[in-house]
Amino acid sequence: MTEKVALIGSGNWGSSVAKIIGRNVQNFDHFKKEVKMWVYEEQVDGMNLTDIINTKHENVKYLPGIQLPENVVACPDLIKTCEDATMLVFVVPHQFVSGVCKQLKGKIPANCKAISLIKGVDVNEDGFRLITDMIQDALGIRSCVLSGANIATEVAEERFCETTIGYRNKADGVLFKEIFNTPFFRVNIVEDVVGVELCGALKNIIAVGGGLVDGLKLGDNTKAAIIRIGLYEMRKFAQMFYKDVKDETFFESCGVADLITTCAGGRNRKVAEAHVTTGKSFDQLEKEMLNGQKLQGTSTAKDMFNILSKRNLCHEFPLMTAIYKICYEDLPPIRIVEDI
Ligand SMILES: NC(=O)c1ccc[n+]([C@@H]2O[C@H](COP(=O)([O-])OP(=O)(O)OC[C@H]3O[C@@H](n4cnc5c(N)ncnc54)[C@H](O)[C@@H]3O)[C@@H](O)[C@H]2O)c1
Ligand SMILES: O=P(O)(O)OC[C@H](O)CO
Repeated sequence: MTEKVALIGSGNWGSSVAKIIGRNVQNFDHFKKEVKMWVYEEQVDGMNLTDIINTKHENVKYLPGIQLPENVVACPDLIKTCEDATMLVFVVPHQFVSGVCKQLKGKIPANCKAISLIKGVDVNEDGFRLITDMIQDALGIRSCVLSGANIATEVAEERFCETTIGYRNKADGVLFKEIFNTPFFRVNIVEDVVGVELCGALKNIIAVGGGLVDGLKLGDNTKAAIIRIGLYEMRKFAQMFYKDVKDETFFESCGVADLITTCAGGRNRKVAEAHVTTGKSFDQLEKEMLNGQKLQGTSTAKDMFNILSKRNLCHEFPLMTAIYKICYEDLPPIRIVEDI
């Protein structure tokens, strides 16, 4: 069967993977060569971002300086982007997935499969839901997940790294690997969607912690302690809520490797460091420093705190709790090391 890939999202990571997918589909006969990419339309220097992408083949706002393959076609209409696709790649910040799914309901082919590249969870009154579950529930299609130590710009510059695909149905995992795997972006597939997805969501909270200790200039040993305790709390949280999450998943790229990279070079780290050194709020710094890109770590810290506090579990997760309180309750940043 011929597969057709559509990308839902075109930010920093969405544009970076567009480059890989656009090239990889040309290497196999069973993929259609055109890859549509949904762009949340905006004006850049008085022009539609979609028009700029389709003429310059560059996302000048979210991934400047990187050429995209010409078979990647930017489209401002979500339904038109997805209506004839058989493989959907979700790569929008997590706060927008619900709106996207509502628009797509009943508008996509029944034989579609999905993969989520999103690092976050969906929170509701009862608790939280994985983004892959949300996609499956909303659209009635199976969803894999991809997550790893993958700072978008480094991947776009083709510097070697690894990533992890979590699958429930192995054939889906193998098929999605074909559109992502390259010599510089090495994909490993594992049968643990929940573990891979929770690693990606929870590491964003710990990344904020990494930035706070950088802002406090506490040094490398302290950063390593935050990473170790963070990994411990991530595994504890995942296995407390989902007993089948595998220990091995935390040794994949999505686990310890992503935690290291995100605490060294990610946006959450950078903004959290600036919060300590400038005293400005996270919201203000997101606007000033990220040029439209979105922070995921602070909102995920809040979501997790709500879940833990409702269950009287905060004392079991002192690092995540301290990070939440520093972000939202004016707890002095130094408490990150005093409270753990
Ligand atoms: N950037 C990275 O290095 C990286 C790497 C791995 C995973 N991720 C994950 O990928 C996901 C997407 O992040 P990103 O870096 O591609 O995005 P981004 O933060 O660079 O960009 C924000 C995107 O959101 C879009 N947007 C703004 N308002 C919107 C709305 N109302 N509805 C829909 N879209 C809207 C913008 O047009 C833009 O494309 C996140 O979950 C992130 O954690 C990012
Ligand atoms: O820039 P961040 O903090 O959103 O992290 C980017 C990636 O998730 C790192 O793997």
